[in-house]
Amino acid sequence: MKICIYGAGAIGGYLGVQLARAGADVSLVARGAHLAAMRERGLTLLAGEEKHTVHPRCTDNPAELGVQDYIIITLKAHSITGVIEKMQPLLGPHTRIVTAVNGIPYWYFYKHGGDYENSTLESIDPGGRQWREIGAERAIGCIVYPATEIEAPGVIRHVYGNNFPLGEPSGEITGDVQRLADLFVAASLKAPVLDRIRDEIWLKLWGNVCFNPISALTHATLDVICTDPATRALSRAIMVETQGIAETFGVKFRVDVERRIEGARKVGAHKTSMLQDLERGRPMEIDPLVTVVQEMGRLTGIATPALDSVLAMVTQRARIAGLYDGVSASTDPRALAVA
Ligand SMILES: NC(=O)C1=CN([C@@H]2O[C@H](COP(=O)(O)OP(=O)(O)OC[C@H]3O[C@@H](n4cnc5c(N)ncnc54)[C@H](OP(=O)(O)O)[C@@H]3O)[C@@H](O)[C@H]2O)C=CC1
Ligand SMILES: CC(C)(CO)C(=O)C(=O)O
Repeated sequence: MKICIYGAGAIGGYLGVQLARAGADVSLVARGAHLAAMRERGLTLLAGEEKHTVHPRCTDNPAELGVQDYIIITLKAHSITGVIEKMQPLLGPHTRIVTAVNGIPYWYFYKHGGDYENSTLESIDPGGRQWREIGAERAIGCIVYPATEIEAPGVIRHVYGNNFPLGEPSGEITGDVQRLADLFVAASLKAPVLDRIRDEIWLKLWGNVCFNPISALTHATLDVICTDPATRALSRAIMVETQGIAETFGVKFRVDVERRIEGARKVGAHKTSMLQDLERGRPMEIDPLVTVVQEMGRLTGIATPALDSVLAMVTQRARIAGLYDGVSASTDPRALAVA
């Protein structure tokens, strides 16, 4: 079973070490100093007191790797469109694409049913290129619950968690998704196979849509955002808007807003990935986590005034820092019309 991890940074590197330790035939696509370090010294995972180094194939040229059984995409979601062409040599008739990213994935409306079946979302998949050229029919959903960081080139620091729920867009428990889950479990990861993967996508996104932009705007950690009455109330307002949109698409939330906020508070003095990206001068994942919820609100006719305000500000913050060049609330006349 040939597995390629495309964008083997913090999360992909963690997966890569664990899969390689389990004996999987895994290749990593990466770039820059991180790639050079992995080629020279291998890829090291630091997890508590444990240290593991593996030496999988590493490249910035996917054409060297040939057709894969599974491609696990662990790029920042806004980078996916940019690699469509380079990904083509990895794709065979049976290749499955696992979207191990935060936010709404390009395949969201594949096998969704209802009025939006086969729709694409402009904020995450401009022109529907991911849907057509990577293939919605290849997709397996994946939620990323762990937190990890690139501590130095070639070195991944595990912070917490090992849970990567998986699921087919159709909800079927196919051989493909079960084989992948079995491999993850052999690699000391949790990988429950879900028959309603979209519910879990929104449960994770529920936090990202509010905590990430609020943290980038305030530089507050999760515990502070969830404790301070004003930022907690703003988070709640965005979550309520988001819940209304998701439920219109048939999503069921298994916890309520207060419990979700409490869960995030208990994570502690953690900087969200969007704040970390701002501080490190890396492009911010605004469209897959925030703009897309606004776009889905527009589709359903649900107003998102709290989200619109925060999105307008975080987009401007990111632009000023030179870390955003996407479509946003502040340039989208539909957003201005409703907000
Ligand atoms: N890290 C975490 O704790 C968590 C992350 N997530 C989600 O997981 C996803 C991945 O995040 P994360 O692992 O943190 O991101 P990283 O930026 O650490 O990893 C992505 C990697 O892909 C590389 N890359 C980007 N473009 C290319 C390219 N064209 N060719 C080859 N390599 C490329 C990046 O290199 P470069 O640095 O040069 O851009 C980087 O090393 C995101 O959606 C994130 O929101 C979810 C939960 C927690
Ligand atoms: C902080 C957390 C866990 C939820 O918002 C996250 O997923 C992120 O930082 O991107």
